[in-house]
This record gives sequence, C-alpha cells and structure tokens, in this order.
Amino acid sequence: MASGCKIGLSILNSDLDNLGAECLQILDSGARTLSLIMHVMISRPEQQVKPMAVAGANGYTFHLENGMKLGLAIKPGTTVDYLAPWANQIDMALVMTVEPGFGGQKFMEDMMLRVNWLRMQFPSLDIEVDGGVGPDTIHKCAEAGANMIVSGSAIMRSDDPRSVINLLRSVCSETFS
Ligand SMILES: O=C(CO)[C@@H](O)[C@H](O)COP(=O)(O)O
Repeated sequence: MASGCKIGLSILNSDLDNLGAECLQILDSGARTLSLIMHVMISRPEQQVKPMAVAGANGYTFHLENGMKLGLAIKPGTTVDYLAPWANQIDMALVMTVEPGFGGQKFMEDMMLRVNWLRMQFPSLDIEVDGGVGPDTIHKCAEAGANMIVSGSAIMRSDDPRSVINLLRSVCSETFS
C-alpha cells in the first residue's frame, strides 16, 4: 500500500562525487530517516542483497526480467498476521520452525498452526518450512500444508543422506499428489 510521497535519487557510478553526496544530504533533511532503496540492474541480484544491507540499504528493487521469485519469511516470534497482507503478492511464504541462526535446533511444532492457517487461506501459495525438519518431523510439516522444506542436519549428519532426502521428498510429494 502506498504511504506518502517518496523522492528517489538515482546515482550512477559516474555521479559518485560531491553532487551525489550533496543531494543525499538534501533528501535526508526532509525525512527523519534516509531511505536507501537500492535498484539493481545486474544479472545475479541475489548476490548483492547482503552487501547492500550491510552498506545501509533498507530496500531492494530487482528486475522482473531477472525472473527471480519473491519469498517472505517470518521468524517464530513474528505472528502470521504480519505476513498475511502480502500473501497474494508473493511466490512463497517461509515459516521458520526454529529461531534463525544455526542448524541442529529442535523443531517448533506449534509453528504448524501457522502453516495450516496459510494453507487454508492461500491454497496455491508455496509454503516452506525451515528448521529441525527431518524424518521425524516431515509428516507434521506436510500434513499442515507445507510443500517446500529445508533440512540441514537431518541430511548432513545422516550416514545415508540420499535415503533421508528420498524420504523427505516422498512424504512431501505424496501429501501433495
Ligand atoms: O537457516 C537456518 C537456521 O538459521 C536453517 O536453515 C537451519 O540451518 C536448518 O538446519 P536444521 O535445523 O535442519 O539442522
């Protein structure tokens, strides 16, 4: 939803001199916080998300022509109400089933309520779960409505990663056939 008027400044490499800095100061004086929305016209926009964020960007615009899909993720502490308004405009919703940070954490089963709610509301949305997903928990994810899964330690720490992958894939695809 549009909120207020926003003025953008396009700076090309050749503008990276005093003119660019001066314009940024003018824009900054009209707003409490300068908005740095980076518009990239590059072939691998996904590679620049983190460097842009580290450099201070708070928005990222990439080209439809790049063919990239758009996903939105929520951490366990963020309710699904924050994601729902965007669900018709995104390709994929990711419900984190652990606190992001590292692998090997315990699967948060109560997140399945979110997955199920999203599946009921948005039947054609790709819904992903990530964190603590393995042979013991994949059924819960698939039954709740997740059709995309991320698994780390259950695969990587297995003596037979191939069979774990096959199991995860078959449970997920059987539920969605
Ligand atoms: O990104 C994250 C956590 O930050 C996850 O992707 C985990 O790394 C998945 O690992 P397991 O929970 O499956 O071990």
